[in-house]
Amino acid sequence: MRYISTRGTAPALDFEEVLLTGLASDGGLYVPETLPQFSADELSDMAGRPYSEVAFRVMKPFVGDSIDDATFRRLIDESYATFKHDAVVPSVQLGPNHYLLELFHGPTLAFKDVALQLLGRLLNHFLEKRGEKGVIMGATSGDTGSAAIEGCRHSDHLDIFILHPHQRVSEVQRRQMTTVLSDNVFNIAIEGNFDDAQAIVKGSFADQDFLNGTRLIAVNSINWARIMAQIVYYVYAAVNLGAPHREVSFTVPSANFGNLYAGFTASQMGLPVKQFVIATNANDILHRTLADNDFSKKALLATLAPSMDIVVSSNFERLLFDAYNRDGAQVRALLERFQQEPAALADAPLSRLRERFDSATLSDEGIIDVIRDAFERTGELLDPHTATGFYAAEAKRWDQTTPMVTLATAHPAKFEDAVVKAGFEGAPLPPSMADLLERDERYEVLPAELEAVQRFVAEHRR
Ligand SMILES: Cc1ncc(COP(=O)(O)O)c(C=O)c1O
Ligand SMILES: N[C@@H](CCOP(=O)(O)O)C(=O)O
Repeated sequence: MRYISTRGTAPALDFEEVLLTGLASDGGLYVPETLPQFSADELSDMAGRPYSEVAFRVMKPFVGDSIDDATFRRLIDESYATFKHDAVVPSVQLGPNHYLLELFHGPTLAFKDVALQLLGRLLNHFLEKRGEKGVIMGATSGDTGSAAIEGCRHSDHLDIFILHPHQRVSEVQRRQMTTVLSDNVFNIAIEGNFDDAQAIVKGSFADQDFLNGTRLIAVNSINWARIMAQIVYYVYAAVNLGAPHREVSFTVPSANFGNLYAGFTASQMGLPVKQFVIATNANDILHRTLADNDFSKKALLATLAPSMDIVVSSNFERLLFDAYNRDGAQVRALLERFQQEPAALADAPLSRLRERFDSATLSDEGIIDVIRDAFERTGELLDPHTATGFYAAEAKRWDQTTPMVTLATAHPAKFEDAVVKAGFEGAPLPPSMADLLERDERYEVLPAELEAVQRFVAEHRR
């Protein structure tokens, strides 16, 4: 399998190289040159299989021969043994033909664990094989950070630097990161927002001199391996609801768009998906683009669903690449325009997207109402991100006969603020985190400046 850049000019790489890098050298994101295709028989045969088996079958074509089957299976098994539910990502039924896919049973209680448990093990495997060390730089609006730390901290080959927006993540999210006091883990609170943090990380990939030749590795969903591991749960959920003999629809709380892009990729590989619904909080650029062709930046708002407080959505670039029939030059031109001024998609790519996607946005007041209403009607206490999905799924589904799967992206215990505002006492943390609020913390507050962060990384890496 070869991987090419969405901007069309960077050299093609193999899986190992793509895993161990970040942005492509032309500023684009890597995607497979051609996607593997599932036959109907292959899909049918995955129904009822354990999650790890489905994961191996779905991901094997992406890794090719870069890793032997026995080792790959072991890393997959170890990754999903850390989840607290035997089904790894169980479903519950919310209403007629409406299902909730619970992606939060991993060690840090958000969907990020699904990919980052495996990513950490894959990185360790390849760096060990090469006898190399790597520096991870990641930006988080709250969930990727702890999942990356949890997935990578046991590797002697990795130093991990995670940037979060100072005072803009929940207390539980911050503590899940800052109470990990391992020598190779460094948390940086940026005096800015998530977009600032992500821009610093991307800027560091563009200019890596500050690392004097040490490899810089991405754990955000710019890393293709994140997308690859997330494709699995779409397949797992759909085949257990009757695919390929029956179409399935998905609603996804979205921001940096890695989650939904994984689902879209699954559909491009032959999974019969009728509709994707993009759910956003008040940071609604994805919704505005799809509904009104308004691809313009607005000031980033702090909302009750802080993990989706993102304006510049990395993986939307991958979707645009497909919508523009993989024309990297057009994608580059559009994204350069977007950085400077309000932009719009051309008619044909926008129509292509509207054939498969719908979208909805939910304000903070709406999130509070939906958490309350969903609990009354279903008995499920939703986290504020999942609440945007629950709302969008009900508001925008095209038909009632196709099963709708709403992705539950985080556990409500991470977001006490929203849950309490909705009239609940809060959800208890699991026993392993019962003393989280008493643990010692360590983090550095830095200005949102590339040089200040690079200096900190250069001085502290081991
Ligand atoms: C809990 C939660 N829900 C939804 C999202 C949005 O996912 P994505 O960025 O993949 O669109 C995130 C993070 O981005 C998140 O942490
Ligand atoms: N919501 C994310 C933001 C980063 O997204 P990623 O999927 O690109 O890592 C977070 O919680 O950090």
